[in-house]
Amino acid sequence: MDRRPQRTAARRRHAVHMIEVEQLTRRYGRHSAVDDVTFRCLPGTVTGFLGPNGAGKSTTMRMICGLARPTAGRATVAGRPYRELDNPGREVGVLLDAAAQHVGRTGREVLTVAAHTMGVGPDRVAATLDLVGLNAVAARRRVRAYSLGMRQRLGLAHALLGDPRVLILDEPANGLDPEGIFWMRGLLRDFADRGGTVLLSSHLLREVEAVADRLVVIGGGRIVAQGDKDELLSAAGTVVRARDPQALRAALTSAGLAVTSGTDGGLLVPAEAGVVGQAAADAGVALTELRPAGSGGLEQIFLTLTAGTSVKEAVR
Ligand SMILES: Nc1ncnc2c1ncn2[C@@H]1O[C@H](COP(=O)(O)OP(=O)(O)OP(=O)(O)O)[C@@H](O)[C@H]1O
Repeated sequence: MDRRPQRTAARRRHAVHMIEVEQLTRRYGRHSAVDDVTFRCLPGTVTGFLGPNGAGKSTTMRMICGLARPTAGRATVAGRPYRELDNPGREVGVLLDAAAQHVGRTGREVLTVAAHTMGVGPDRVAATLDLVGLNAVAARRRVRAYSLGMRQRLGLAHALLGDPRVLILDEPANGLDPEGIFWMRGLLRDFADRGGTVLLSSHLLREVEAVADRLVVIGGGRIVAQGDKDELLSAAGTVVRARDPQALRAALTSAGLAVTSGTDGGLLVPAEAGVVGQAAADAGVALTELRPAGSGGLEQIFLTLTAGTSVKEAVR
């Protein structure tokens, strides 16, 4: 079934439940963890937030949720800074660090305390436990005894407890098994299809590719690409291969093209196939493969766009 008209209508109805990030910057000493980052997450969409280790994803999410102060810029949820929301848990569900839960309480106690704070009835506790697949036995156990996957489920239950219209989730699939990941994908897709707004960071590129409508890609604290997932996938440059990869690399570099190594020995070039093929032909290099990087999925886009940024992080 084509759900697009349904999604478009939902977007219009809930236009106020946006996440807006404007020129957000956070410096630690002289290092910019987040540097002039601007994006929007709209109702009815899942936005995948991607970047290599140390790119600035968590810092950005912490600033959106009022847990870190921006050096410059601002972030709002439903039109207001997070800290100014009257009852934040009813507006936005947040899962930033599943390991940071109160380990001495049972799962049910964690949610009961939170429900009380948010002013939602105990029936929501049972409903969200059920929704995230924590059964009665699990709910009676102390969080200390939970696996990481169970903590993620509890964290997600906590985020959903106040029946918010916005979800901000940092690596929610961490620790989930393949079935759990599949389940979460359905849950997030359904949340967005009912008009909700989701911002989701993940290292699991295939997972993001499967669930996201839009992507924000960050590297070294700066946005390197953002937009509609399908558009980004179709405009992600070219994968090229030759029997003599060194000659190919030299030909492309001398033609002024940026070249990075793909996972499977091919070269990734952020340019159209025609331009890449011409550069190789001009240098007399015979190609064995030339194709749009988009057909290699998000993984190749990610490597092309963030090339070099994780190296910067590693040697800093
Ligand atoms: N409290 C802090 N003090 C100093 N530097 C920090 C602090 N918090 C984060 N940073 C730095 O900011 C940069 C961005 O970190 P952040 O955790 O936001 O990245 P990330 O994209 O979430 O990475 P990962 O995928 O590894 O979780 C890193 O270089 C990190 O070392």
